[in-house]
Order: sequence, then C-alpha cells, then structure tokens
Amino acid sequence: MAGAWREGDPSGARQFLDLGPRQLELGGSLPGVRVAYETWGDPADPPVLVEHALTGDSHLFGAAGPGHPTPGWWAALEEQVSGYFVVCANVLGGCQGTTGPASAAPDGGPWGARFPEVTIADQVAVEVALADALGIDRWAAVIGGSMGGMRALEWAVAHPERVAQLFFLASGAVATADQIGTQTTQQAAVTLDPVGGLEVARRIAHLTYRSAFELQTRFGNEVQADGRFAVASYLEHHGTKLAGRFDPHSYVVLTQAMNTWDVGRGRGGVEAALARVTARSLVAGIDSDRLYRIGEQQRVADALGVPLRVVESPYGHDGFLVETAAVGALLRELLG
Ligand SMILES: CC(=O)SCCNC(=O)CCNC(=O)[C@H](O)C(C)(C)COP(=O)(O)OP(=O)(O)OC[C@H]1O[C@@H](n2cnc3c(N)ncnc32)[C@H](O)[C@@H]1OP(=O)(O)O
Ligand SMILES: N[C@@H](CCO)C(=O)O
Repeated sequence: MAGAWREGDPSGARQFLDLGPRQLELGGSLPGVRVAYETWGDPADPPVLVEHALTGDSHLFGAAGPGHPTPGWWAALEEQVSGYFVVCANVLGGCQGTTGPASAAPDGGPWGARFPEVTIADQVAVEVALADALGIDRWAAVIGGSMGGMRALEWAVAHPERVAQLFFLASGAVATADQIGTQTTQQAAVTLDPVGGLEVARRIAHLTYRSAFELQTRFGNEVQADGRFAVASYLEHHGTKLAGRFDPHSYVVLTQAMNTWDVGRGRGGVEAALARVTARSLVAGIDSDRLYRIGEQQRVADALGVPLRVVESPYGHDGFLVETAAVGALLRELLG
C-alpha cells in the first residue's frame, strides 16, 4: 500500500491508498484506484469525514502538504472540528491525487475522455474502502456541501450504521433539470475545446453559484477601463483560474456524476431511500441559492424529520463556502 497512513500524523499532508479493481455502478470498471487523502488531529478522537465539492480536494485546512496551497478551502472551519480526527479525500474522478481522467490508463497514456462514467455511489464506495483501511467503522459525522453533500447523503443512506451524524448543506437528493441543463451545457463547451471550454464552463457555472442580487450590487452595468463589463471580467477571472488548476476531463466526469445523482435510484425513490437514514441530521440551505434551491433541502429535511436551517446570504450557492460564521455555527451545533 503506497503512502500508508502514518498514525498520529497531524500535518494534513497528502497520503495515498491503493485499491484493487473496481466495478462501477453504470457498468464500467477501473483496473485500480488510488485515493489521495489527508487527515488532521488525533486518530484516537472521534472520526469526521468532510466531503469536498466539485473543484475542491483533500486539502481542507491548515498545514500544507507537498503540492498544496495553504490554507485549504474550509480553513475557517478548522476550529469547529477541533477534538475530532478529520479525514478528507479527493473524490474518484477528481484531479488532485485520486484516480481520475488525468491518471494513467492501462496503455500508459492518460485516461482523458476514455475515463469510465462514475456515480456518487461509486465515489462513496471508494471512501468506504478508505474508511475500512483506516480502521474507521463509524463516522462521528459526515459533512458535505454541494457535491460533497451528495456524498454525505449517500453515506448516510447506503451505510446508516456507519454514520452517527450528518451535515447536509446546499445540496439535493436528486439532480434537477436546471442543474442537468447547466452542467450538460458546460460539458458541451469542454468537449468542443478542453481548455478554452473549461474557462467558459466555469463562467457559466460561476453565474449559477452567485445570486443576481449580489452581481447587480457588485457590478451593475459597470464598464471597466479596459472596455470589458466588470461582471464579464469577474467571470473570466474565475474561468481562467479554474482552467489553470483543474483537468477538463475531470470536470466532465464530476459534473456527469452530479447529473446522474439520484439517492433514490434502485431504492424505491428518494423518500424511501431517505427513510433508511438513522444519523442525527442537520440540513441547511442558503436562501439565495439559485442552483440548489431551498426546496431541495426542505425535501430532505422533511424526509429526515428535522427542521430546515436557512442561512441568509446574498452570495447564492457559494454561500456554503463564504458564510463561514453561519455555517460554522450550525456545524458546532451539530457536533456539540
Ligand atoms: C470546496 C470546494 O469545493 S471548491 C474549493 C474552493 N473553491 C474555489 O476555489 C472555487 C473558486 N472560487 C470561488 O468559487 C470563490 O472565489 C469562493 C467561493 C472560494 C470565494 O468567493 P469570494 O470570497 O466571494 O470571492 P469572489 O467570488 O468575490 O472572487 C474574488 C476574486 O475575483 C476577482 N475579481 C473581483 N472583481 C473582478 C473583476 N471585475 N475583474 C476580474 N477579477 C475580479 C478578485 O480579484 C478575486 O481574485 P482572486 O480570487 O484571484 O484573489
Ligand atoms: N465553488 C464550488 C462550487 C460548486 O459547489 C466549487 O468550485 O466546487
């Protein structure tokens, strides 16, 4: 096993677990999977799994490992999980160390567009193998927002006995037409031109991540000195940044996993699936989220029999990353 878990390593440095061949939910297979993950805290403390969103990775917070920027993407919430042993893994199909389209295929070249289709359930199955390898039978909590919320929910449904608490944020139980519509349009841009298309895809996506109110307040119809609309310049900036740090084929694979997301598939529908959850759950949404609308979290909260918690924010879907004080308070409430 490459890069075996170093017991007591508090550094957050990236580690690796190699798994054997995997059969995938939609019929494909992979000859082997490498999982990149990081841990923080004392392995003797209760374990918590944090699930990153679409373009996140295992570098959740603090203490940069080789090749990682610092701080991580949820650095502001490190305090909320002190006293826990925190695990965060790069997702199957990603491009930050876990097997994905940029990894080598059996012929030695990158998988690229040949990478098989993976689902949220496939991604969680890989995380189950990671938990087994780490000797973690039951998570004190599984936490996730957006695509990370899908994996958190899949954990709680597929393995209720292994999830004591669930934090489900700014996500849904099944992909909506709106989400599939924007994501397939983004995929089409990437398929036409991987690098330029990824920039365009991120611009389209970023629009859905923010609210019309916020964009209007920040940019209105302002034209910059360089002649560009300020809002266009802003979106271009986010597009360029993502194209500089993310693999285009991975973007397609991960957005496709979100397109096919349906926690009720093969389980008699969404409500029947959610009835399996035994975790103490906190379900929250962002009031201005136009992509994962509050009704989607309401449906999950209703099925789980818990009140929906609403974060008031002008930032839309990205509120799950930006509103660290409000989200941190909810997290603390759940974890105690
Ligand atoms: C968990 C995860 O899943 S993903 C990992 C974290 N996510 C990412 O890194 C994705 C990319 N980033 C984002 O989505 C967002 O930046 C967030 C959510 C992380 C943070 O959002 P905010 O703090 O509100 O930042 P905001 O969206 O305003 O962007 C600020 C950037 O826009 C730039 N910007 C602002 N106005 C303009 C403009 N008119 N023209 C060009 N650039 C502009 C700023 O200079 C700044 O650049 P920098 O990020 O390179 O420093
Ligand atoms: N900013 C988030 C948006 C998707 O939830 C990301 O890049 O992953």
